[in-house]
Amino acid sequence: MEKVLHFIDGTFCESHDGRTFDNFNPATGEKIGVVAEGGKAEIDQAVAAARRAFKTWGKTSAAERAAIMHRIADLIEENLDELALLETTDTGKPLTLAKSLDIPRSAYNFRFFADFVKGMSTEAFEMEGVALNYALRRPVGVAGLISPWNLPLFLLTWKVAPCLAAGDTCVIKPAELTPMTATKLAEICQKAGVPNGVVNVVHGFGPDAAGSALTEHPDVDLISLTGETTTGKAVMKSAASSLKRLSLELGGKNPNIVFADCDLEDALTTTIRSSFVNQGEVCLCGSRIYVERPLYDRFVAGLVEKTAQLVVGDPLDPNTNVGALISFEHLERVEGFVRRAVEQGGRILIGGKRPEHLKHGAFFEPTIIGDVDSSCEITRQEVFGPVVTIQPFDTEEEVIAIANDTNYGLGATIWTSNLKRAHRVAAEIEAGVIWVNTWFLRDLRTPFGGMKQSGIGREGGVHSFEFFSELKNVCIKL
Ligand SMILES: NC(=O)c1ccc[n+]([C@@H]2O[C@H](COP(=O)([O-])OP(=O)(O)OC[C@H]3O[C@@H](n4cnc5c(N)ncnc54)[C@H](O)[C@@H]3O)[C@@H](O)[C@H]2O)c1
Ligand SMILES: O=C/C=C/C=C(\O)C(=O)O
Repeated sequence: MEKVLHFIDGTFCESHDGRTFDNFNPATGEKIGVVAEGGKAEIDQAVAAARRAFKTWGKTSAAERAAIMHRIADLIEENLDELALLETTDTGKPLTLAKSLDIPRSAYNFRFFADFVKGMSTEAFEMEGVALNYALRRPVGVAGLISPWNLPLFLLTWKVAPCLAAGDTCVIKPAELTPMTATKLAEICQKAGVPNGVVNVVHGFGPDAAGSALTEHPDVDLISLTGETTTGKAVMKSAASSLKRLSLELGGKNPNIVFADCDLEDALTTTIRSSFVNQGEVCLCGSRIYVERPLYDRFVAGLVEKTAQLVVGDPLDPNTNVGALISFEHLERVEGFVRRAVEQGGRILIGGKRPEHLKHGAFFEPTIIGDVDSSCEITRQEVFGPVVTIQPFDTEEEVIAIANDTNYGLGATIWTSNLKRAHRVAAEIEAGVIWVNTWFLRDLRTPFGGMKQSGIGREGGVHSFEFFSELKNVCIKL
């Protein structure tokens, strides 16, 4: 049985005390391996290695770093089949999705930041006849990179790539439920020529464990976390003592606003994806659907019909659209949300239960719930599963108000063929990432991140470099 190890200072290793935890495939319920369980000792060792490595890595040229990063991307692409299978076994997501989204995007994260760093410029201000100011960009130091389980390698590389491009070194703490591709990435980094200590991986849990040991560590300069809002709050607290720079990509409860003048077929097809892709376990999923009243009945009928066609099942079967949730524990959480939604007056339009023939795994039917309002728990809290609510609305002002009536502010989608309305509504919605007539279409140069309790800071393009590097101004008297 596979043992997933830490990677510290260029060596794959167990924990000092030999501790491990079990790893399960949520689609079968089977134990698939054991994972080295790190704690403070392993984090200390990894941070020390990253600090030593920073002395030289931080001085390499952007071109050298970019060349290594392109080799990492090449190796990810060469190992696509193996990486996709590891991701599917760990998460329960369809293999077709891991092959078409998770792994290709992971390779692209490295290519994108490798190319981007070579074209970076800084600012200069001339005080005519008096002085010339220019800014120099420098790496910060050691970064703690903490990733979630839903898009394990995709979201981890979204942090590792800009970190390496900027000249920082890192200690990675992958989600405990999905450790496998992080250790595989370490292997790839080593093969690609990343020097020892530049990338370290320590497996383990979050609170009072490897995660908090990393966020509390006095010699870690930056923490980039993608995870739940409650985790973001805990991390912020523990990082305060050493005043670490933080990037927090947190949860969402994203509105999907459908106006009656939209292209119905397009809106329906994409809404199926924005509701249920990756079992709804994407922070950007449009979990609150609002439809303008004249279109409401037709939209609901169309959405229910398309949802009924989704194949829930074996993630390895190429016909599967919806795989297993991340764990049985999460499945019970999702079921609890649905049960309470019904208790609060919600009506299940389709789904709402575990499929009869798939009880061996953590499967849940794609679910649409109507007859809810903004007072229901289901419209306020992030479910992070294949569950959406749907409500009618009458006016633009009304839907803007309901869409914004949330503590979250990550994403939003607007469906309309009225260009002026699209601009108007986009300007009013309180979310960091807004799509009009599309969803999850990503240009990695654009700012990505959440407002309100969905996070702090932006990633992508120059914004990632703002986080992973220091700017210092040089003022020269003329
Ligand atoms: N905004 C985004 O870009 C984005 C992207 C993906 C997922 N998410 C969010 O992530 C959540 C799902 O992922 P998850 O369940 O893995 O999140 P999580 O917050 O439970 O865990 C994320 C990571 O943080 C670690 N962690 C937990 N508590 C910690 C602590 N006290 N100190 C240090 N580390 C700690 C975990 O071990 C894990 O590696 C959802 O809320 C989802 O919306 C956000
Ligand atoms: O589950 C969350 C998805 C996040 C996506 C990104 O961070 C991205 O596309 O860069």
